[in-house]
Amino acid sequence: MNRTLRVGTRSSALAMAQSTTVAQALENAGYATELVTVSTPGDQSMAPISEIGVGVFTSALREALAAGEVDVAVHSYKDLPTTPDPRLSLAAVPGREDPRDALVARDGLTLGELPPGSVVGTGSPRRTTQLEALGLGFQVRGIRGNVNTRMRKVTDGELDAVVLARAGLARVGLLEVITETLDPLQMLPAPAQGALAVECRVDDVDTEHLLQSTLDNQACRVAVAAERAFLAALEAGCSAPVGALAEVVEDLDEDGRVAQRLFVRGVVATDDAQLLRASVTGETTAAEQLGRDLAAELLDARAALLSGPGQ
Ligand SMILES: NCc1[nH]cc(CCC(=O)O)c1CC(=O)O
Repeated sequence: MNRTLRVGTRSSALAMAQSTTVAQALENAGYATELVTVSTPGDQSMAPISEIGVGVFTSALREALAAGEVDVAVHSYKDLPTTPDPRLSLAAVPGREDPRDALVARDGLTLGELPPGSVVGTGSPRRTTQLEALGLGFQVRGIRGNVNTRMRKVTDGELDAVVLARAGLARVGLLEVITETLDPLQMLPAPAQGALAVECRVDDVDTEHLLQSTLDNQACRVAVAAERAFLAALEAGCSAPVGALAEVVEDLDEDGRVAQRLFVRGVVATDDAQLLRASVTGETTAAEQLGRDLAAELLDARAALLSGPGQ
């Protein structure tokens, strides 16, 4: 391949950091690249994501890729809708940043140190329900905007804290503002948080192959596949907030031997903001099935709850 690869990116600092990492890895492997900025409605509107819809950050980039304006699209994987785009191929899932959420609080405080009544900002129903379920008496307030806008609300004293993806802060070089990285037991991240999705056109097999061979990380792909299958199965059954985290761990297999296994945890909120949690462990080769099994378990638990005791 001796053409220059046009790498499509959104213009935000986070998106630029992500696409630069990908372009750099391709350059290091000996390919010429060029970043092409694509503006999306998600960057132009400050309305809540729940109103402007899933895919708001990714669809314009996907259109530019399908139309041949760029050759490669780099997305935050968690922003991609679960329905596949038949025109595109998910050529690579590179190594993931730490997928956990992070707290940025005034005066260096941790969650446990924030007094009851503290005002905590997040625009995500997943983070809101999990924050409220901690029972610490926080007032959760909806916010939007890029990382800097959100953090400024803490420095300005408008909020006591905000919750953000640790990965986003890591990518823009702001890890030092984090006052606590939240344990997945308190706050399960969004499915695929911290991971990138690198796409090309489905008929561009040269690019597909080179993205796969230079960028793809198998362990990360497997973990994210489980989380996304979990999300897709739940989306089919309800529209509630969902969190998930899949990790490759050393565990005993069915024959009692130590092996690499996939440990998947999931959470879904009920309509009255109760949280249902479950986990499964299984073969790394059965990632998507594990995600679907986990979803089925939680949908059953939800159905049992809805039908009420004694029925
Ligand atoms: N929804 C916006 C978005 N999409 C990806 C990230 C962070 C990077 C990532 O999770 O990979 C963020 C910001 C956030 O959730 O704080």
